[in-house]
Amino acid sequence: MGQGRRMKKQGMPEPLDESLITRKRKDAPAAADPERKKRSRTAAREAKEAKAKAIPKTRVNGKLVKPVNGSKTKKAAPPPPSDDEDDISGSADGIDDADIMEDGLEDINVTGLDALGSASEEDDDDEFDSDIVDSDAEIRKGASMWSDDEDSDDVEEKLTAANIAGLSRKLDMQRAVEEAEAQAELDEANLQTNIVAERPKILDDEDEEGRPITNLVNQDIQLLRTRLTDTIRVLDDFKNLAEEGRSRAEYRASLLKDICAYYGYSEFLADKLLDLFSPREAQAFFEANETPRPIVIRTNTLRTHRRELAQALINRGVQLEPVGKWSKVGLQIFETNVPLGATPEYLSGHYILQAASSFLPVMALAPQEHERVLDMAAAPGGKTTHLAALMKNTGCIFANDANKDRAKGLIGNIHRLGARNTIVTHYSALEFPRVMGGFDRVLLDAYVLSVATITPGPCSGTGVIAKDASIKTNKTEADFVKLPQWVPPSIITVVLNHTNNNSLQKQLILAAVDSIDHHSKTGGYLVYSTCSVTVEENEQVVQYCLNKRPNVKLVETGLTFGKEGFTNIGGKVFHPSMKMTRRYYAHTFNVDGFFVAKFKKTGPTPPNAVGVNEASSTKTNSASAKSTPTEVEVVDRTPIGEKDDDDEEESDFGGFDDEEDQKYIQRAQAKAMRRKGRDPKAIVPKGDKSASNDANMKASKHVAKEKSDGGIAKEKVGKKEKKAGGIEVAKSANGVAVKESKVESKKERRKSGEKKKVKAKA
Ligand SMILES: C[S@@+](CC[C@H](N)C(=O)[O-])C[C@H]1O[C@@H](n2cnc3c(N)ncnc32)[C@H](O)[C@@H]1O
Repeated sequence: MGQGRRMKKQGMPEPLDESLITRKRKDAPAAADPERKKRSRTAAREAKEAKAKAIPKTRVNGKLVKPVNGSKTKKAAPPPPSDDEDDISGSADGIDDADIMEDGLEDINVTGLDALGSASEEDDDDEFDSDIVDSDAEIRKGASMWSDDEDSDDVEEKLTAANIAGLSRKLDMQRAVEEAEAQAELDEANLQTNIVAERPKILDDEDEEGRPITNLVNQDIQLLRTRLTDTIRVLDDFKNLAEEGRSRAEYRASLLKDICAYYGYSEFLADKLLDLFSPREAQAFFEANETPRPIVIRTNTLRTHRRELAQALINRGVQLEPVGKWSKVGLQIFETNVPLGATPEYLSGHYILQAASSFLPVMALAPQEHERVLDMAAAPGGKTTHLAALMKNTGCIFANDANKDRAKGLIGNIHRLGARNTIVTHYSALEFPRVMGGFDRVLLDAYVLSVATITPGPCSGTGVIAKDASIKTNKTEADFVKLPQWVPPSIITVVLNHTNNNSLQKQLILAAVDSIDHHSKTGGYLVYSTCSVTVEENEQVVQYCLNKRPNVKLVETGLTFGKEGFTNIGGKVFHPSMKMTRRYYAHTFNVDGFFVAKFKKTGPTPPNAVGVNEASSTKTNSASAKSTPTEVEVVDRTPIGEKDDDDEEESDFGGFDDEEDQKYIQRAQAKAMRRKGRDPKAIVPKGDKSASNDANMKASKHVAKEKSDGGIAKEKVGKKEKKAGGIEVAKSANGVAVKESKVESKKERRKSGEKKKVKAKA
């Protein structure tokens, strides 16, 4: 970790080596304050050492040189604005997420040594290791850098001389830094060896005024750092290194305070994150959050090939290389002289700026061509457009987002990237599947709004602290209690009416499950992802879903790297299959913190299962749900704003026109007769040729209309779509219809009666 993280290859696990962690990027004071004589010898020694390390020297070409930036890392780039240029709406809602890269990419500061990775990458024996493309030789080979999506056409697939020259120049500099770092680490290791027999004095330390050293303030940054490192050493080897009579809890409390002071976290959040890791790994995690992840772009394969895109950008002076063998579309940017959000290639939709971690849920969902896919929280569309590319613009994607402004950005990206199989809708995802169901695959990329402030924000964002340092301090316990709640302003009242113990995020995952067609021949999958690392937003939500929906099970994500989800942490025990979920951290894979779980829907939701909108009223535990013998799915599909027959007032969707319906039905009947050759002369009644009772067509029409109205594309899905989209008629196990959904309106019943009559006549 440390400097030059942008330049590291994606997915490269970092060894959890304390010596690496100690290269703190904050400027350390050069020497210990002579006044503080009472401080521990350890602390004084550390401070001295830091001074010596501040300008590490190394031999390059036989000369003793000071590497640029030395082992001090450049100050992390200022937190980027919340939205990236992909969100072309420039929405001012303060939203940030893992998909979003910084604005102002012309300011990318990845030059020289700063931009180079540390020396440690190849040492890690993580499963991901085999994917690493890291050596000089490989880079110089040029063509072999590109993964198997590109055939080996000699000329085209070679990097330009300029790119090679640039890369090798960087590699030379990288070697210099590596040597310097290796020397510094060696020095440090020697130091550690000499003091290993000593029990560091940590808890007893007092400053000259007799204050416990735990009250060190930020100015004492190096002493703080030293003690932090010592505390971790003690916790690692408590028996041999702890002071007599001291408990682990005391050391942990001291560590927590130091982490808060050193890295600037709120105690609440630091405590929560500390719980996820061993103390040593926690430090690596906090350290990695100090540096932004590398800039990555995703090639839009609907418009170009990665090799061609790379060549075009190289010609513009961009230094880049493939993100890693795990992705066939990602390119990591080392250095650029052109604003990546304004190149002709960008404007032509050849790529999108997207964090590498955002590729993962889409890869896990693995949509197939011709499927029907729902992206429940889609803006600004990084994942939607990736889905469209994987589906080669076939089938149909419903890209939904509750935030109107962000949905505009979503539409912009869909157009720019040329996704033509996508319909944008504007609902709270909570309202699915009442809006529409029967999807082959559903992506739920979780997002949270704070109820207290009614301010939009990313989930907890604990996975993207490197992008938004404010997360370190602005999360309180209350936020986490609320966190698993997705609260678009439009349904804020619903939120407030919800009982405390039923979070909306949990409701949404149920809505996602119920939107899936378990009969899907090709799919039947849900991927749930968050840009957070907390258990509350991940395993706990997944477990809730497993409890409330016995008709789903976790399956392998198919992702080739990632840490297993927790099955047991902090007294919480989760289903053993939780191992199949995947966690991502910056310090292990150099991607933003992320979580991915993949479910397979195996059958209909039982009638006594907690429904999307009745969770608070129906108490169903998993045991009772599991014992349900029947095969009946009960999903409340009451259309939003549905009115009773007697109510003359029209709904949002304009009500129904039975006469018009008749016209469509007759047309369809006649067409069918002609098509089947039963009555080639059947007269097709005149009418709107574009009319179709296909749900997708109607939704498209609505979208188009809305667009032409200048408003956001909002899919108008009413009873007709709901019906065409497949009102699920509850069926017994043998497939005989036994009971229609309770919520089917009188009007629908009447209409279906009429249709039957027409059919009989025909
Ligand atoms: C993490 S972002 C999604 C990023 C997107 N999947 C992508 O890859 O570009 C979360 C999105 O969820 C939306 N959102 C928040 N609450 C929602 C809700 N209840 N229903 C649907 N969308 C919601 C936000 O407006 C935001 O755009």
